[in-house]
Amino acid sequence: MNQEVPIAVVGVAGRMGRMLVDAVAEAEGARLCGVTERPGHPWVGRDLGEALGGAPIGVKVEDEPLEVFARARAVLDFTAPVATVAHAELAAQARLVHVVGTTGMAAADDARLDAAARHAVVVRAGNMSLGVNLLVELTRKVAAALGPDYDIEVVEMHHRHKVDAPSGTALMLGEAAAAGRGVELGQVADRGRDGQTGPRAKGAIGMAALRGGDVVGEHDVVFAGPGERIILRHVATDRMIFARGAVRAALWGQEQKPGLYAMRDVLGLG
Ligand SMILES: NC(=O)C1=CN([C@@H]2O[C@H](COP(=O)(O)OP(=O)(O)OC[C@H]3O[C@@H](n4cnc5c(N)ncnc54)[C@H](OP(=O)(O)O)[C@@H]3O)[C@@H](O)[C@H]2O)C=CC1
Ligand SMILES: O=C(O)C1=N[C@H](C(=O)O)C[C@H](O)C1
Repeated sequence: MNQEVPIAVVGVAGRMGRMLVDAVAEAEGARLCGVTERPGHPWVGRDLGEALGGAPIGVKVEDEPLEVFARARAVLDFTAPVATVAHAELAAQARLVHVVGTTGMAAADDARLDAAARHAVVVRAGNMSLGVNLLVELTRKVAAALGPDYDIEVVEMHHRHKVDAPSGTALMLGEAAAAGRGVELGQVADRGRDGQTGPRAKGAIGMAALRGGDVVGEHDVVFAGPGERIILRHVATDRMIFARGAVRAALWGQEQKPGLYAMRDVLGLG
C-alpha cells in the first residue's frame, strides 16, 4: 500500500504554485495527487508537465477544487485571498490539512479561516521559511530587551508583481516586535508616511514597503537607538525555501487535531 501523503496544489501556474510542485516531488512521504488553476486559465485541461514546457506527467490541471480535494489529504494554497477563503471551506468539509501561504487577507477573511480551523487543521503563515520564523523569535526578544528608547522600523522589498503591502512577513515581524513590547501592532503601527508627518511618535513601529524588479523577498527590522542601530535582516534568494516549508507543514499537519497553527508550531520554535 502507498503510504505517501497525497497533496494537492492550487494556483499551480503561479510563481509559488510551480515551486510547490517541485517541493512535493522532492519530499519523502509526499506525492502530488492533483493541481488546480482559476476557471478560465489557459492551463486548465492541459497536462501539467506539458503546460510547464516539458514532457507529460499524467497530472491534468483542473478547475474544480472539490474534485481534487476528494483525492487529497493536504492542500498547499498560495493563491489570492478570495480563492483561499473558498478553498478553506472546501478543505474543512473534506477534513484536509490546509496550508495557507496567501497574504493580504482582510479581517473578514481571517474570520473565515478561523471558522474552517474548527473542523480541520489549518497551518497559516505569511512566511514559511525557517530563516524568517527564527527572525520573528529574535525580533520579539530584541524588542523586549531594548525597550522604548529604540525606535523600531520594519522595511521590506519585493518584486514588482506583488499586490499586497506590507508583506505578510513584515506584519509577522511587526507583530513580534509589538509583542516583545507588550502592545498590539494595530495600536502602534505607522504605515505609509508621506507629507507633513510631524516627528516620529514614541513607541511607534514603522512599516515601509519597496517594490521592484525580481526581488524574492527582503526584510529588515531596524532598532534605532541613541548612538547605535541594530539591524536584523533576512534575504530570500530562492522561493523553494517557502515551498519546502509548506510541504513540511502538510506532513506535520497529518498528526494534529483540528485547529489553527503557525509555522513556529511546525518548526517547534515554541
Ligand atoms: N507564506 C509564504 O511563505 C509565501 C507567501 N506568498 C504569497 O502567496 C501568494 C501567491 O504568490 P505568487 O505565487 O507570487 O502569486 P501568483 O500571482 O504568481 O500566483 C497565484 C496563482 O493563483 C492563481 N489563482 C487565483 N485564483 C485562483 C483560484 N480560484 N483557483 C486556483 N488558482 C487561482 C492565479 O491565477 P491568475 O494569475 O490567473 O489569477 C495564479 O496562478 C501571495 O499572497 C504571496 O504573498 C508568496 C511566497 C511565500
Ligand atoms: O509575494 C511574495 O513574493 C512573498 N510574499 C510573502 C510575504 O508577503 O511576506 C513571503 C515572501 O516574502 C514572498
